[in-house]
Amino acid sequence: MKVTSVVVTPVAFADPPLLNAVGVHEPYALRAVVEVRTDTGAYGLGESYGDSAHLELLRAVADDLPGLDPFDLNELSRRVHAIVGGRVARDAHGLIGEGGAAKTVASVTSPFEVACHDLQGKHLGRPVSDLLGGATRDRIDFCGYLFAKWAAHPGHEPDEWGPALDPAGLVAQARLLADRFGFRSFKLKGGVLPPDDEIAAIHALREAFPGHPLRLDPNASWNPETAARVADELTGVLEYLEDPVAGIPAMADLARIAPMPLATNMCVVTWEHLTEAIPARAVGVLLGDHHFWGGLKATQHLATACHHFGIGMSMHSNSHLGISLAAMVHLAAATPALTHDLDTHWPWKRPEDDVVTTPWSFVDGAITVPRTPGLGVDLDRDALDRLHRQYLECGLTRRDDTGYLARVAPDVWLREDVHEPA
Ligand SMILES: O=C([O-])[C@@H](O)[C@@H](O)[C@H](O)[C@@H](O)C(=O)[O-]
Ligand SMILES: [Mg+2]
Repeated sequence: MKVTSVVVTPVAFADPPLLNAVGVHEPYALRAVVEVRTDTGAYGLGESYGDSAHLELLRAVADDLPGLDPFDLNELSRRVHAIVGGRVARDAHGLIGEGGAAKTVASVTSPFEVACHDLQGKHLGRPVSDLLGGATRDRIDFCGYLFAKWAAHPGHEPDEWGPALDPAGLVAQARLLADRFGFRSFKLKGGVLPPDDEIAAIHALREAFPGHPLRLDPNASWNPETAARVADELTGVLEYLEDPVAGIPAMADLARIAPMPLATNMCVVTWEHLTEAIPARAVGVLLGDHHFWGGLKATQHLATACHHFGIGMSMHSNSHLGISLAAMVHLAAATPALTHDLDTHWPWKRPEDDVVTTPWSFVDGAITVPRTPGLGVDLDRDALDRLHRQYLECGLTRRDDTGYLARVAPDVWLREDVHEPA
């Protein structure tokens, strides 16, 4: 089997006005769909970020892949390094930590590595989880992802979720997510409302959902004093506190006094960071993410390292479609070292906005691991065309939550005065 061509298609899908520590989601989220075709008539799928700087690198690699044997992942890596090595494609939001050269190579490698695994699985008639060492679970548990949000994007109709700008609104949102998807744990995206409101929201969630693990993630937007106070006030309530402060030294200082483990998908995003974080004991739980750790195998290696160094492992998520979800599910199935429910932005996407033919469904907050060959998803070419047209028409070329907030609601002060835009 040899690669004959690779198509990279940017897509856009509707995204609600979800607030985070740096701004607010724009009306559309961007992704890139990677399709690797072979001389056997098969295709393999991968999914990645849709920002223009990243797309440019994906396309440069795509042009160089014809002739590749999809089983030869070392050769894939060599080709990606030859083209991307030393280059840096930074994202504008900074919510997934520093974007240096190593992370750029890993992020560009990922969708092609996933697509090669999809092809290998189809070729052998085995699910991707088998190629990764075998499924150790047949259901993958996800956590419900809660966001402070406006009722609508300015100038748009209100969405079905309603506003959530206080603890009661966030509990109502958690109820909706629990009713529709059955999630049994929740993560609150913090760093948006005043810290006392987020503490109150976590207490309100604890009361409304006794026994459900809870996490809070302000994306490194608090100073050490605020972070220490929040940690103290949430003693015994959180399973972990995610990225309360910026940087490994500050995380290590807080970890020494915090009553719960600290988690990250920001201060440890490359191997170099991990070698610094381990001796500093800065992190109790790492959120892996195959999209920026270099693909499925690299993320398994990360999980193994975490296991040996006594660090728990969960998975991070950005807005994504069904190919990414399939990859996460196979990876999680074949990674016994995972210790916590996975993050997913899935609920915030409209069900009809996807590029896979069979919609995924959550039962009791979990997805059943497919046993069909490859990733177990097929490309819906009409949907791909529709979401690609939407990409062309929406005018967005990179994610910019901060710029959007400044444009549509210049009087909103995150962590101080968060209200519906006028
Ligand atoms: O999409 C968001 O607003 C999230 O804040 C996301 O970008 C983060 O990367 C992520 O969910 C996280 O856990 O930090
Ligand atoms: Mg996070």
